[in-house]
Amino acid sequence: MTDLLRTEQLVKRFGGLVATDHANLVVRAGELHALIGPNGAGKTTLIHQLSGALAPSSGHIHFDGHDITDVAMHDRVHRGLVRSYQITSVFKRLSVLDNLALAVQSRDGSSLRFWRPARAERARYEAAAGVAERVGLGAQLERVAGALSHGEQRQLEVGLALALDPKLLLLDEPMAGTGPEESERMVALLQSLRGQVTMLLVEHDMDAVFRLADRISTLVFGRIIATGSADEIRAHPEVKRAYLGDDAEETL
Ligand SMILES: Nc1ncnc2c1ncn2[C@@H]1O[C@H](COP(=O)(O)OP(=O)(O)OP(=O)(O)O)[C@@H](O)[C@H]1O
Repeated sequence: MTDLLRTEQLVKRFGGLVATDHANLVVRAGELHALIGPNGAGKTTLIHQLSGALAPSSGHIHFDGHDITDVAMHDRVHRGLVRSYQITSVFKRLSVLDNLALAVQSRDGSSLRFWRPARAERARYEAAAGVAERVGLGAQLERVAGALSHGEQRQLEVGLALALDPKLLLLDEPMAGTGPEESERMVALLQSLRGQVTMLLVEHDMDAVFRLADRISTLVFGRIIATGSADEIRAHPEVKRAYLGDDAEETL
């Protein structure tokens, strides 16, 4: 498998605090890679540097064969590096279909320019309906987004990111605030996307992480201390110590 994303000695300092400490993260093409770590380990800070929302203090980010460390956020999206949006970016008064059509438009704005407007619009709505189907909202096309359940809104967020046709989807806590049934639906959705898109998942729900991930990287105090399969991470002494303390008898 080839590396789709690679960070090289990435560092982010906030004043005296080193939030990302020479992190070397590798996401291979096609895998579902999870990033875990205790509270304050630096997961969000790392994701923000990958999406381009935060500039690293030093180090490099390579994506799809290019050094993108200095590439602007919107340019990263065009290159296929897309972060799932937070709920605030869903237009709550628009329908599921309109929300997705707007996302498709932002991707295809230029490629459909030469089509007649009516045809371009039809193509966008067809693409949007296809994305709704992929994220399990095919039966809710006309529903106003604000009337969806919390879990369905998270499915729509994943859809908004998918509509941009990503090579790598950065998923920032897609199960946060969802109940058990909704979490289960999100797990099934991410399972169904496996093989279609490479994913980097930050998630506190360890049960979901260990079921879904092909590989897991563990971040502690801004450093990647281990990368491996679920079994390798479960058995890793440093990971156990980071999560459970020195006298940990339990397993993850
Ligand atoms: N803008 C900022 N300015 C100063 N310090 C920050 C800033 N953002 C994050 N930090 C600090 O950087 C460290 C890493 O925070 P970050 O939010 O990335 O961790 P996290 O692993 O995502 O945590 P959680 O699991 O609780 O969401 C923390 O000590 C945090 O207080």
